[in-house]
Amino acid sequence: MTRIKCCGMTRVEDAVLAAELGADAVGLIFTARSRRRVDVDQARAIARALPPMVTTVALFMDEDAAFVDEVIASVQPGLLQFHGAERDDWCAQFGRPYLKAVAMGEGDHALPRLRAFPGAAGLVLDGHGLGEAGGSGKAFDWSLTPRELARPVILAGGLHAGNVADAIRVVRPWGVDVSSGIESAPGIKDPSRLAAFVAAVRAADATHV
Ligand SMILES: O=C(O)c1ccccc1NCC(=O)[C@H](O)[C@H](O)COP(=O)(O)O
Repeated sequence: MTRIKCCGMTRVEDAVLAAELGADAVGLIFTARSRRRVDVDQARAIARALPPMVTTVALFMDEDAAFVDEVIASVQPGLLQFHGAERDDWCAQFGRPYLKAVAMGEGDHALPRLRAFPGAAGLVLDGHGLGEAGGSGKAFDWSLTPRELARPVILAGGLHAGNVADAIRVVRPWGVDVSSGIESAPGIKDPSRLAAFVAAVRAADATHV
């Protein structure tokens, strides 16, 4: 079964709906570089509203360690996600499981970075260029994804209900991560796009067993 992470949540009702529809994780973005940024109070309200067994993912991009610690203490996320130039040992200092995003926008040139995070719980392969923010809605060439990677792959970048089945067929990822493909505006999730996305993933799982 392909795990589903819905990222860039800013409203309690969107996060709860995602969980009810079957999302396994919701992402809360703390970097100032995002149009989907939440503050700690908003994030805590969203995290507390989620039912059990849905993971809260706290996402950072080159923030100070002290700020990451503050978010961990207030929000108690189940997973951290680092989206910037953070190194593996820096990500590991918080003693929490983490995902590391790798920008796949440069094609082949990105491949060495996929081996640089042995401590990560998983790698988020995203479609934007190096140094750029996520949530871009850009897909990358999925066929570049190596078959054998030491860490589980979470496929991201430009996914939506209309292309996620193809993406799953080509990459066979552990999970998929979506933001703009389920939105009506940045940070505002669209219930029908969200439902269609989850249904498309589950249909792909049933087809590609
Ligand atoms: O979504 C953002 O605004 C964002 C900004 C800065 C760093 C990361 C960000 N998002 C990370 C995610 O996990 C997104 O879900 C991922 O990039 C996929 O986004 P999309 O292409 O819009 O589906």
